[in-house]
Amino acid sequence: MNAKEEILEMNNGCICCTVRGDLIKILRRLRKRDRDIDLVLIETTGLADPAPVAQTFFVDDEVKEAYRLDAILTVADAAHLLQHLDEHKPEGVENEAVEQVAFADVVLLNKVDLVSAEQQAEVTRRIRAINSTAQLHACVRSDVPLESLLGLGAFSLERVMAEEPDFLTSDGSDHQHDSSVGSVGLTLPGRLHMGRLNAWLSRLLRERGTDLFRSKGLLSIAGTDDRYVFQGVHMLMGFASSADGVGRPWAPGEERVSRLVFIGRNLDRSELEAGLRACLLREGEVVERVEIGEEVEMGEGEKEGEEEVGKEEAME
Ligand SMILES: Nc1nc2c(ncn2[C@@H]2O[C@H](COP(=O)(O)OP(=O)(O)OP(=O)(O)O)[C@@H](O)[C@H]2O)c(=O)[nH]1
Repeated sequence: MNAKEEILEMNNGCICCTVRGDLIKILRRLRKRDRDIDLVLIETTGLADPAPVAQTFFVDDEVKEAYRLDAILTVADAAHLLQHLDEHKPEGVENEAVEQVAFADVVLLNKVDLVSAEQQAEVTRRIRAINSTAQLHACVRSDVPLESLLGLGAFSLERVMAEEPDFLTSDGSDHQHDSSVGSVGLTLPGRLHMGRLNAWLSRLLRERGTDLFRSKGLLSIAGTDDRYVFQGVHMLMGFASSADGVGRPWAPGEERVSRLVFIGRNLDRSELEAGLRACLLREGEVVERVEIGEEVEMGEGEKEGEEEVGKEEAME
């Protein structure tokens, strides 16, 4: 894509919320031409910042309605990734290699034929330190089964959970290289209060959006048997549920557990955990039924949530 990036000004003038206006136009046009598109594959240049591409799927109503971001794939060169991760950029300039690994739902660790087993282990460890949840496929000439790349759904989170149920226990803290970009995974049994959760996430993303590259989660929400999927890219976020065809509902008798992952810079695990814990339904608290398929809009949720937080503070 040669077109210049278009910047969408948010009311708070946030610099991390940029979208590709050219991409929006193309996606709209594609949809007009063929309403039964199975999927769209977007290949960015190797130097691209993935955020504006991903954010495009959160901001435009027509795009949001017609498309769902399935997964972000990153192809990494096993022989050269480390040198790019370690590149020092001038102040204020992002390291694209770190960003592309951080944003990935799937990493193809390609060209492993060119490295030793030790080098491959080291590069794998570095990828994991940045992004503990991405699926990682070591490969040669990007030869991996198509089904591990396409149609993953829910940013592939569900599949990661199915394959690696304890991936969230790794907090990346064992890495020696001091990269401040890392992941925090949280697992919390119980049911979450949607209003409070929405308010917390909205505030978190608003205040920390620049440092929070990606956030995603499978959520157990009080008042519904639909399982909710949360996806965030910097400050922008969206919810979908099994009622929208994303993932499956909770099975009768299944333990209700929420799992969230935050990938970004200088993350504070205990702060994130406390924030999420405060969203749990409290004893005796009654929630109105969450309507199936209800979209929780950031603006409205925020206002409602802020009132709730206000109440909470008054009680303390
Ligand atoms: N040894 C080896 N060579 C590979 C592998 N995959 C690609 N190549 C070779 O690497 C060279 C460059 O290809 P890539 O690095 O895939 O190119 P690219 O960066 O994706 O190219 P653009 O999309 O044009 O930016 C070509 O000669 C490929 O044949 C691999 O797994 N092993």
